[in-house]
Amino acid sequence: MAVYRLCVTTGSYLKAGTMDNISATLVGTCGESPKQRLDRVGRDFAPGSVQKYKVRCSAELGELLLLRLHKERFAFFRKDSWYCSCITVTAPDGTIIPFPCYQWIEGYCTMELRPGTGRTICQDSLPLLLDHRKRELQARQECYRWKIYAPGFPRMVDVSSFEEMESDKKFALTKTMPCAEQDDSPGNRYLPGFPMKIDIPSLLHMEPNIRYSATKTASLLFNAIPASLGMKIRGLLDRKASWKKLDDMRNIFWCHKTFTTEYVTEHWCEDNFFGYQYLNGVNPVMLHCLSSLPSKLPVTNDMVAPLLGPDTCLQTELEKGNIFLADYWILADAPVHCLNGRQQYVAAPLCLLWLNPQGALLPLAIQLSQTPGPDSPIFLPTDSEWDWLLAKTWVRNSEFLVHENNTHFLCTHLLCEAFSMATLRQLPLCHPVFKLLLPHTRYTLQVNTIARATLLNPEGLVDQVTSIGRCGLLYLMRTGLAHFTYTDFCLPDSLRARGVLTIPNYYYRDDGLKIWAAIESFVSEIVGYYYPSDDSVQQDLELQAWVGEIFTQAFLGRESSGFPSQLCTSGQLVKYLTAIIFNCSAQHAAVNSGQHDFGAWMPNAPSSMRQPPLQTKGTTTLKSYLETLPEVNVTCNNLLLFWLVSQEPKDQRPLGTYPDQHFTEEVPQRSIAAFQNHLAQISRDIRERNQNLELPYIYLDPAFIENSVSI
Ligand SMILES: CCCCC/C=C\C/C=C\C=C\[C@H](C/C=C\CCCC(=O)O)OO
Ligand SMILES: [Fe+2]
Repeated sequence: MAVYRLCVTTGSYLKAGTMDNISATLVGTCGESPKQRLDRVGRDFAPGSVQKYKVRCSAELGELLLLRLHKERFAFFRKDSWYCSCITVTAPDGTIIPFPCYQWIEGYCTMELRPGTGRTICQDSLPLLLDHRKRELQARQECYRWKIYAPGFPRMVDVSSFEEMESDKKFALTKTMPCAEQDDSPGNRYLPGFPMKIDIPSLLHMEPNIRYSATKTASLLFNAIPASLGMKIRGLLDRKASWKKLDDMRNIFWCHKTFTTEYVTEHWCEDNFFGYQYLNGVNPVMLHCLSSLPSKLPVTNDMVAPLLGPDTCLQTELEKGNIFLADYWILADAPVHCLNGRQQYVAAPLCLLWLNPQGALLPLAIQLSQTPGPDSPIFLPTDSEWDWLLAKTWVRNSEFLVHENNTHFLCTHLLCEAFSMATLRQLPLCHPVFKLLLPHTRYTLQVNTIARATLLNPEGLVDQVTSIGRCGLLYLMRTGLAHFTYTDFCLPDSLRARGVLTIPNYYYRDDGLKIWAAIESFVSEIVGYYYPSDDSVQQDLELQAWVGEIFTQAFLGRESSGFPSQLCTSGQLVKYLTAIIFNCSAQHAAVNSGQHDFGAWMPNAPSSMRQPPLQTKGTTTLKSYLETLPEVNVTCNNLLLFWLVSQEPKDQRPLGTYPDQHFTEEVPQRSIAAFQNHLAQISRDIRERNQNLELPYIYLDPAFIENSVSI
C-alpha cells in the first residue's frame, strides 16, 4: 500500500470555493492511482482553505507525471466555479511535488495538472506529456481567439467566444468584418449616469481566468461612481459652455488634489515646466536631438537669438547637441470631429527646444503645421504672452492626442494584449516563459475590453471628449503601429536613437534604465536556467510559435518593424522578454499613472481645441484663448477618465510580486528573490533622489508599478 498525501489550497477570491465533488487521480511512470474522492468531514474547498487528503494506491507510482482533478456534481447543489490555487503532493518517500494551478475551474470537467518544474517541449519525451501539452494548447486556442478590431490594429481577444462557450452554443462563424467598422450594435447604449454610450454585451462574458476579480471591479466602480455623481450633481458633465475664467478650473476636482496637480496649476504656463514635461511628464518619448533643422521648420538664428543670448547661436547649439525636436507629424492627416455640435480642430505642430547651460529644456519655436509658410507662422517666446501661451497649448493638445492614443493605449495596452494572447495560446502552464510572463498579463485583456466598451466604442468617451473622435483614434493608432519599431520598443535603444542618453534631469530615463537592467538580470537568470544553449532556444517550437504569433498578430507581419519573427539565441530571447515585461509594467506606469497629476489642470492637457490653429500673430486674447479650450462638459468628462485611470484599483500586484508560485524550483525562486531585492534598492534610490527635487518623479518607483497593464 502506498499513501500519497495531498494538500489542496483554494484561492481566497470571493466565491472561490466549491460545493462540487472533487476527486483526484495520480498518474506516474509506474501506473495510476484509483480515482479518489477528496472528502473530509465538514466543508471541503472553502475559499482560502488549505486541506489535506490521502490517495491510497496498491503500489508506488514512480515519478509523478500528472494530477487529474475531476470536478463533478454533488447532490442537489448547482455547479459552481472553483479557484484551485495549488496542490502539493507528498509521496510515500517524503518527496514533495507541487502542482501549481492558479485557475478557475468551471462546471463539471477534468483538469490535468503537471508538477511545477518548468519544462520546454524539448525536455519532454513521454507521449503522455507531449499529448498533454498539445491538448492544453488546443483548449486555450479554442477559448482565447484572435479578432480584428480595425484594419491596421494589433489583433485583440474575441470576447464573443466566451459568450458562445458560456451558452455552449456551437461556435458561430467567426465574424470576418472588423468590429470597429461594424455599425453601432444595439447593445451599445447610454446608461443612466454615464456621459457616454457603453457596449454592454462585450462586458458581460469574460472568461474567469482573465476577468477582473470582484475586488478590482468593486474598487473601479467605487472610484468611478462617486466622482462621476459628484460632477453630475454639480452640473459639470452637462454644461456646454466655455469656461468663464481660468480660475474656475481650479475647483473641478477639489477633493482629488495632489502635490503634482497643484504644482502643474502653479507652473503650467512657464517655459521651463513646458520643457520639463518632455522629460518627466506622461509622454516622455517625443524628444529627438537634432544636428540640423528639418526643412519643414525654417527657424532662423535671428528668431531665437533673444533666448539663446549673445554667447551662442543656433548652429553652435545644434553642433553641441543642445537642440531637440518634438514632431507631431502623425496628426497632419488626422480626421477631426464635432463636440457639442460644433466642429473641432487639430494641429500637427513642430516644437523646437533648447537645453540651456543651466540644464533647463526650454521651448525655442513652435510651428503649428507641417508646412511652413505665411499661414503657418513660427511662434516664439518673444511673441505676445497670449500668442505664445496659445501656441504652447496647441502643442499640449497634440501631446494629449499622441500620448493617449499611441504612447499609452496602442504601445502599452494593445501591444500587451497581444503578448497576453500569444502567451495564453502558445505556451502551456509548465513552460518556463509562460511562468515568467503570466503575472505580467494579469487583467490586461479585461481592462482593454472595458476600454473598448466605454471609450473606443461609437459615442463612447473618446467621441465625447476628443477633437479627433473615434475615427481619429482609429487613424492615429493604425498609423502609429505602421511606424512603430523594435528600437522604439526597447528603452535603451530608443533613448540612444533619439539622442537623449545624456540630457540632464531625465528621471524617466534614469529610473527606466535601472528597472530595465533589473528585469534583464532576472530574465537572464531564468533563461540561462531553462535554455542551456542557443540551440535549445531554436528547437523550442512552442516558443517559436509564440514569437511568430506576436509578429503576425501584433505587428501584422511587418518586417520593417524590426520585431523578431523567430528567436535564434538566448540573448535575443532575454532582450525580447525584458522588453515585454518592461512594457507591461514600467512603461505603462510611466505613461498612465500621471494622467490625473498632469491633466487635472486642463489647459495643460486639453482634449480638444474649438478654434483653428493660429495663422497670424497678435490676435490672441484671454477671451479667444478660453473660446479655444474645450467647454466645461468636455473638460470634466475627460478629467473624470484621467482621475479614474490614474490609480490602480485594489487587488494590486507591484512589479516583482509573484504570490502565485508558478516557479516551484529553488533556482528560479532565488532569482525572484534577487529581483525583488534589486527593485527594493531601486525604490530606495528613487525616494532618496526625489527628496532633492522640486517636483518628485515617482512613476517609476517599483513600489508604484503594477506588474501588468490592468487599468
Ligand atoms: C468617465 C467614465 C469612464 C469609464 C471608463 C472606465 C474605465 C476605463 C477602462 C480602461 C481605460 C484604459 C485607459 C485607456 C487610455 C486611453 C484610451 C484613449 C483615450 C483618449 O483618447 O482620450 O488606460 O488607462
Ligand atoms: Fe492605462
